[in-house]
Amino acid sequence: MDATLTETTGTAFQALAGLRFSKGHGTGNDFVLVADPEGEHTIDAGHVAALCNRHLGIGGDGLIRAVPSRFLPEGREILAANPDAEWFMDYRNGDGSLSEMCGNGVRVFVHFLRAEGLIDLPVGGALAIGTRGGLKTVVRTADGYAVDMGPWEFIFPGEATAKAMDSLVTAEGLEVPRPALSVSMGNPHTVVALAELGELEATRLYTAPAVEPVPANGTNVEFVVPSEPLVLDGIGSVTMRVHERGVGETQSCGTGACAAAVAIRHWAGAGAPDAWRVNVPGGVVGVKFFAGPGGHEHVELSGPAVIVASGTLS
Ligand SMILES: N[C@@H](CCC[C@H](N)C(=O)O)C(=O)O
Repeated sequence: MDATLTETTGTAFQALAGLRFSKGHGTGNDFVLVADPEGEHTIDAGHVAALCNRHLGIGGDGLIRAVPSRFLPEGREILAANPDAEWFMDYRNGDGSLSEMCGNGVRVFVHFLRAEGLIDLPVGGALAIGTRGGLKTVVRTADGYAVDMGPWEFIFPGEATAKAMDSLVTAEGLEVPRPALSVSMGNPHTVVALAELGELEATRLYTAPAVEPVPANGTNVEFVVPSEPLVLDGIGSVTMRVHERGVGETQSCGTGACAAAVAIRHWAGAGAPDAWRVNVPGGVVGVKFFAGPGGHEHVELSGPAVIVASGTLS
């Protein structure tokens, strides 16, 4: 173990001693969660990396601070147009970097607010929350949460429409670079088409795949294999593994699942369904496309959220 890392992690834990936290996950995508109702905790990138370290810290793919929107400039901007968005999901990747959005995280965030007694949300109820990717509305369902993730976009629209592929991705375990399509869900994704599950298993994700051209702020990379049959009872199905920006391979990625469904539906062409089941190592999430406000197509992500433990940093 790197002695400097051990030391900096120790220093971070000292700085945060006494802070209450929970640990939760959505289909195995796991997070350290901290409630900050008075907006008084400074949890910087180094603190996040220490808390999310799987050997020296609590361990997690990312950290979520639940803070009233009024305490953050990004939150105040959202509040100005949406006074209902009382809570803000302050999300960071496990390496401490910021991301615009986290689809699994947003479900776990709302579940955490309920578990902490900070909100009351009956089944069928909707909650508006602020994120760096804008306002999101989360509905509590019978078995989890469904989130309006907003509109999707191609990152390289000209290429995507003309050729259906806009990038090449190289990863360990795959002999040749593979064609891919880059999709924004607020955060960037590059979806790589593989032919069969054997290829998905052979792909090594200990190191980041190389993407060419890489989107401006880096990208999360999803490797997908269409199910056979692709569509059953009107629902499309795909299996996915993901290498996340700022994290590494994770058990699931909600925004990645949405991007995967966008890409697969685009490749499948006319007649492809609007409802998809995305199988990830940590479980299954649902993705649906629907007509949103202003003529933009929106994406809904649904799935479970679990809190596994709570404690106090010593
Ligand atoms: N796991 C998340 C995505 C988290 C952010 C991502 N690593 C990025 O940097 O954009 C999800 O469930 O969407």
